Amino acid sequence: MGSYINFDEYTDTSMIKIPANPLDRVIGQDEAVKLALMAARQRRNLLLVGPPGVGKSMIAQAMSFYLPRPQEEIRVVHNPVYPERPFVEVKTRDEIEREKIEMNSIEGQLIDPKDAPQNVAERLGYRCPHCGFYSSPSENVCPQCGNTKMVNTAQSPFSDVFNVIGAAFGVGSNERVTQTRRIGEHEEVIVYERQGDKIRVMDEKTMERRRKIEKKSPSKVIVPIDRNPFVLATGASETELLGDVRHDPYGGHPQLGTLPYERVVAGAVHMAHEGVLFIDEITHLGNLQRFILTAMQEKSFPIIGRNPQSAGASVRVDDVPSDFILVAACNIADLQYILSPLRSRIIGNGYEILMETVMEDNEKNRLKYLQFIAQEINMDGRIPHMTIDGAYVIIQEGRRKAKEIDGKDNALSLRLRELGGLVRAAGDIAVENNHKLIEKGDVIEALKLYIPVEEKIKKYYGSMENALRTEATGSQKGVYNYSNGVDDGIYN
Ligand SMILES: Nc1ncnc2c1ncn2[C@@H]1O[C@H](COP(=O)(O)OP(=O)(O)OP(=O)(O)O)[C@@H](O)[C@H]1O
Repeated sequence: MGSYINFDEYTDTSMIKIPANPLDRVIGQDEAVKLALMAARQRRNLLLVGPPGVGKSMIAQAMSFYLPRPQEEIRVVHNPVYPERPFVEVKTRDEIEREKIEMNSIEGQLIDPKDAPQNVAERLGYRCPHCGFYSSPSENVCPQCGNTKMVNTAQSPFSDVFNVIGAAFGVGSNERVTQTRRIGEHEEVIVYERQGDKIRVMDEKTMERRRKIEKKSPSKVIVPIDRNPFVLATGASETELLGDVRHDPYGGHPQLGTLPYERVVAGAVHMAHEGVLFIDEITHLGNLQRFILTAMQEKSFPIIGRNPQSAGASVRVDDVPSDFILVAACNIADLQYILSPLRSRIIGNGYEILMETVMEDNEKNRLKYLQFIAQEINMDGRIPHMTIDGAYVIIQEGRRKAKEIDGKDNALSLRLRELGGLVRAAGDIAVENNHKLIEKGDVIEALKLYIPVEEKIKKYYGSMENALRTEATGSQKGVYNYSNGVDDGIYN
């Protein structure tokens, strides 16, 4: 019989191999998957049209795995002349690497306190001047001889007393000691600094490099180099989508306030730079769609303070990169509400895809259903695998949905989010029943819970109209009964 799975080698879904490639995990959307792969490779946009739960966001997310990892980091840099116009700075991975090396080179050399000159180790609080024992500078009293470790530099009749008091308050030693050393004719300044249980040694060259870096304008990373190349902007507010400049109660006050560059926050259009920006139900963005269009046209979008009452409103950062692949999704009914220039932009540089809602009921696709069940179980992580008998019930349910929702015979539904819910419910029941695998009975029990409430209503009341009528009269009766009930309650 065609409806049974003839895969004798499988007894349960743990034997099904889950593909390593994210796009291969998407079931029944072959055309969409093919175009998504092409779009990822060629950096094209996609519009996915179809009902909820058929794999639109799954495809968008999978696409990001096929993109090279981001190569650019975005920073905003303080503008000392006009702080409300911070600059934007884009650093490549290589430049960041070089910067790190440069930073390390200004860190000097870390040495063991025992390798430092003894007087330096004593003045920094590592070495006890009395017994020569080495300990942490946070210990003011030598753990070996019990004397205070403070170096007695000021010769005073009270220095012994001062040392004890000083030790008690933790002022026993210096953080930093400067000395000179001779290299041939030349005398060089050398600085020793406390650094935990090590000493940092900096020569003149290191100090020079440090001064140079300290002179650079301060900056803030708003889009880090190591980021997720998939950005979900569904339901995002204007500020989440486009970025913002945070409010500061002290506004532009130079002494009290936070400098404007520090308050700049990137939006989803910037975070998706070099990656995928996924917007489900794009028409819900309404007017904001035109900003998405601008960001796509310009491949950059300014960040401004979006709240006119906020002190951030006067701040603006121009040319913040926003070169993303747009994957937009919507259902068929909303197609007409997509801003037409945005839609033509997508078509002009990408593809529109109508998602499948069913696939043919054949052996190959039934095996895909098994793969889907295995994936859902794997993703959940808390439920056991399913017997093939149990999976067969899911397949039947898929067949029923294809017929009832999409009017298709000999087909399996691809409205898989709902079926995923059924798998999880069956899993929970199996766990409750202490079953090692999700059994057929568990799935049948889950089916009863999983029936949409509309179907339950129809069964219970006969029809939706009946239910509504009963509910209306019931609630009126309820009000009446309630007041009566109160009276009864008090006076009886
Ligand atoms: N074609 C599919 N193949 C495998 N699993 C799927 C597929 N479609 C849906 N699923 C399962 O359902 C979940 C939800 O699907 P997804 O979020 O991709 O749907 P969607 O079409 O984007 O729906 P919505 O528009 O409501 O966000 C997925 O995480 C996955 O577990």
